[in-house]
Amino acid sequence: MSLARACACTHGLTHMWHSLVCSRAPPARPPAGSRSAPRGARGQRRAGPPFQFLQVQKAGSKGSVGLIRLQRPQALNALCEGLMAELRRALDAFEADAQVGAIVITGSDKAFAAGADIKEMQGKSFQQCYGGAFLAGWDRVATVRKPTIAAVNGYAVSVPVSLRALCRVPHARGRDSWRSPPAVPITPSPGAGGTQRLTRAVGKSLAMEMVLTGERISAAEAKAAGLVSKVFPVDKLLDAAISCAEKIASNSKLVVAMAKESVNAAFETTLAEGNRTEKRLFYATFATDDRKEGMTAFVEKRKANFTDS
Ligand SMILES: C=C(C)C(=O)SCCNC(=O)CCNC(=O)[C@H](O)C(C)(C)COP(=O)(O)OP(=O)(O)OC[C@H]1O[C@@H](n2cnc3c(N)ncnc32)[C@H](O)[C@@H]1OP(=O)(O)O
Repeated sequence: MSLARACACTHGLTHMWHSLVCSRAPPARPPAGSRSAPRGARGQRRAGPPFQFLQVQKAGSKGSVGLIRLQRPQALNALCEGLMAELRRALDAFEADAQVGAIVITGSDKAFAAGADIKEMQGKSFQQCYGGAFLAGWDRVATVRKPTIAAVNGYAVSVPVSLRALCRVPHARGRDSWRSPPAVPITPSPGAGGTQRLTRAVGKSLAMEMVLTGERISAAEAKAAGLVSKVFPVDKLLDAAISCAEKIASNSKLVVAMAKESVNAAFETTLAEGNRTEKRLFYATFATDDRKEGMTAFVEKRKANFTDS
């Protein structure tokens, strides 16, 4: 676990000192229940070119989990345009795959992701950014209707504003360090929703400090701030994320999508609008066979057999 200590300073922000991630991780190994030649991955290869920056496969005992591993080790998984385009393609494929009920995104042992690709950004002009809607495509991670879990390992630079904040059920391992985009040292201020999503996730004080200093927080601090839901030892992280995804995938995909939409409304709208969204979606579940099956199974004391209808 990363070490961290905190002290209050006079202008109300909390200044923290954080240790760097330094311990060595065990070599990557296939997650429990993963399929070496997954049907989904084969299907995606047939449908398009092979992935250069990702490893895409199905995992879980029933192949119900879409597993995406970011693989750009030479740049610590910096999110270049090619990687993000592949990520959108993989997400689209899993979104369309009826067998997949939840998606896990993970990185390498050293880095989950090092944020936007600085070498790619370095020469960009305003015209290129505005005209080409630079980073706009990153929102695809947030608009996926199936639940996404970020299994965060190693450096997660800027990830609060990028993949982590876009994924909905983040898990972290015990010795990660998390960092907002360094607004001051490198100069791009957050541009992928970081000032908005991070602030809503952790509150103004911590978000302000992270954004303005670019300093890291540990996994334990990320958990305490509500940025991640769980923290695991390094060797348990991916299996835990897959197991959580399998559990989600065993429920009705239709009702899970509605529940996800409803929770997101709390993050993105007012309380009154969120409550209205929840009520509408709650009523809508009464039109599904799965709602009837779930309640009937409970009353009959048996396991529900959902048909996603
Ligand atoms: C606006 C938005 C949305 C943003 O995301 S802005 C945020 C951009 N990202 C960052 O500021 C993080 C930059 N990276 C770092 O600070 C450091 O690399 C870390 C993550 C602390 C790791 O440090 P180290 O372990 O010392 O590794 P380091 O030697 O820096 O990096 C290894 C390689 O990855 C490269 N690399 C790391 N992060 C990169 C990035 N974001 N873009 C491009 N290349 C990157 C780095 O240039 C180096 O390449 P080379 O070997 O060719 O010199």
